[in-house]
Amino acid sequence: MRKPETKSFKKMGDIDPSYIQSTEHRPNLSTFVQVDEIPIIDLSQSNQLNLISEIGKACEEWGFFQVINHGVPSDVSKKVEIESKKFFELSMEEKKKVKRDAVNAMGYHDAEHTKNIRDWKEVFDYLVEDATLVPSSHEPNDLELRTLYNQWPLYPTHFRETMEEYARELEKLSYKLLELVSLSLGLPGDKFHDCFKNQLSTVKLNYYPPCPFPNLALGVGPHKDSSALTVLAQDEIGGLQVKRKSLGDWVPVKPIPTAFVINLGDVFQVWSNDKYDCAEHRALVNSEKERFSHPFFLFPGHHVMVEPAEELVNDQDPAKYKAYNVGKFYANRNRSDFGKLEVENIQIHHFKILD
Ligand SMILES: O=C(O)CCC(=O)C(=O)O
Ligand SMILES: [Fe+2]
Repeated sequence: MRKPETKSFKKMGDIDPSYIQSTEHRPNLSTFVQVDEIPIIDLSQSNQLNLISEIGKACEEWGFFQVINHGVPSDVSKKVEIESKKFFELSMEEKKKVKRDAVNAMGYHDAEHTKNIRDWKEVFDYLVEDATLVPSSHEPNDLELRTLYNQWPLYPTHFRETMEEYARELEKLSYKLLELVSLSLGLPGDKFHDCFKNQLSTVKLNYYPPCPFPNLALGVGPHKDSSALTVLAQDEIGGLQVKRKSLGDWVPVKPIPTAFVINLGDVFQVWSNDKYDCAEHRALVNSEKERFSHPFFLFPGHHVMVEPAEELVNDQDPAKYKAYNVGKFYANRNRSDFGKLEVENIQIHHFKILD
């Protein structure tokens, strides 16, 4: 059980080796550098052309930005913070009643791995559309599908309705962003709408307990999201960092009350034929304070083949990726969440067409 383990590590001054990042991935906590901040974009501005151009610039330069005046009611976000905290405060026995496993990837989990290193966190995942079809296995020739279902805990009492309301609100916001990002690429706003029938979108509630070894472990190791885009609410503690494309340094994403952090995922990187990049990011842990974040991952349906948009491909700029199937990508990723694999887990660069 995770909680008691964490406490005893503290006493022993020892850490479970599965959490330890390789030297190159350990955060440098001793230097503080004043760095640029990722762009903050006001979604309520009336000048649509300006809005699209701000979004395009942020996507090109960072693949990350924050949005304010986004239309999600603040009481919805507040309720999520409260209910999520109440859930993670439950006893381990209670939380494990809705435990995820290798078959059902929805529910509670305390041993998620990123790139084969264990993350210092507990999570609760749920589908935006309950009962969603996914491939039965990662095997390319296995065409069988199965249905994923949500698992809801009995407590806290208002957990389910709160999380369902959050998902509906963030779904609306992510469709708005999907449209704006498409327009910023010179594509029709509704270019990708049909890809989201039977969407595989999920919400993840992240809880990062205080960690006595913030120099060795990470809340989430460096990774790129495999979504089309991600909309994330974070509390005031801070810890999220994005790797800047041009300089390769880690830039903190400053917590702004009521703002959402937006980042592009692998799917948009491929759709845009590398015009936009899916930025690598990670979350540090804090030795004194717990931290919460609540990302919404906008995913196409399992049947969708992702490939560069035909409008962005021509003789001078040929397709940089082979088409890949969303469901199979998801099934592969899911395998690596449950422990170390002997091989590198699936990454978008595996579909890159080499020059
Ligand atoms: O907690 C955070 O700020 C980042 C979480 C994240 O990157 C993820 O869950 O994919
Ligand atoms: Fe992420």
